[in-house]
Amino acid sequence: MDKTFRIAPSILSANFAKLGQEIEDVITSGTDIVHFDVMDNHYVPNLTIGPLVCDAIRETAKKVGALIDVHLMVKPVDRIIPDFAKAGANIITFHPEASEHIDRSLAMVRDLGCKSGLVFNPATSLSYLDHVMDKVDMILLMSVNPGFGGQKFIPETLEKLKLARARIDAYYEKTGRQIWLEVDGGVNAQNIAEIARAGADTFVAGSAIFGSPKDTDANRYNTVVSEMRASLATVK
Ligand SMILES: O=C(CO)[C@@H](O)[C@H](O)COP(=O)(O)O
Repeated sequence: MDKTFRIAPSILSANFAKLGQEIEDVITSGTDIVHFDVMDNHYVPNLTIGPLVCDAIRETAKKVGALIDVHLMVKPVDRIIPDFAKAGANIITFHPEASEHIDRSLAMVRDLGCKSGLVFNPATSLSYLDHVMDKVDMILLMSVNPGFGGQKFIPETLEKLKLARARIDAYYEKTGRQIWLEVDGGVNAQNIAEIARAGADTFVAGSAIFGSPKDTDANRYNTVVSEMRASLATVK
């Protein structure tokens, strides 16, 4: 099984006045995926960005070789999925509570040519996976309650990650198909290794990366991303 670790900066904490440059800088500093948080002020108490912004960054993401990972915190979810597929999303994840028909929403994402994923809030049961593993490419565990960047990592997530990892490994044994396990919320250079040991392979980090102090390096994200990579290297 592939043990690659991927870092996915959440652009929620980026400087939106220069988003293209921020994405170039953060990806070329050694990260992999643009994590794109969509909040609707209904499913979560905050309002962020939509398909227009996704479309605006797609060329930049392509240029630096990054996937766009759209995390929909939107209810209902089906109406907006095609718009993000058209706008260049590579991965689309949504919360099971935000879909009337989870199986149908997952199939819709795949039919539109994207990788599909389910997102679990801290108190949401992994049992939503029971009958849809074949339709999921990524499982995202929230390690904060969704809605805002800059919150503290909820430590109970570590046990939940182990449970999700066990499901993914058992599924891999059976089918040979790999499912990514992403974690999101309060991830930083200090806790990333412990989170990896619990089973995550893909790490969303917003404030820890974009809020990192400016250093003398031309690319201000090199230092924090190198710290994260060095911590992850201790896990392998
Ligand atoms: O989806 C969310 C919050 O709902 C996250 O993607 C946060 O934006 C991550 O930010 P940090 O906790 O890393 O600052």
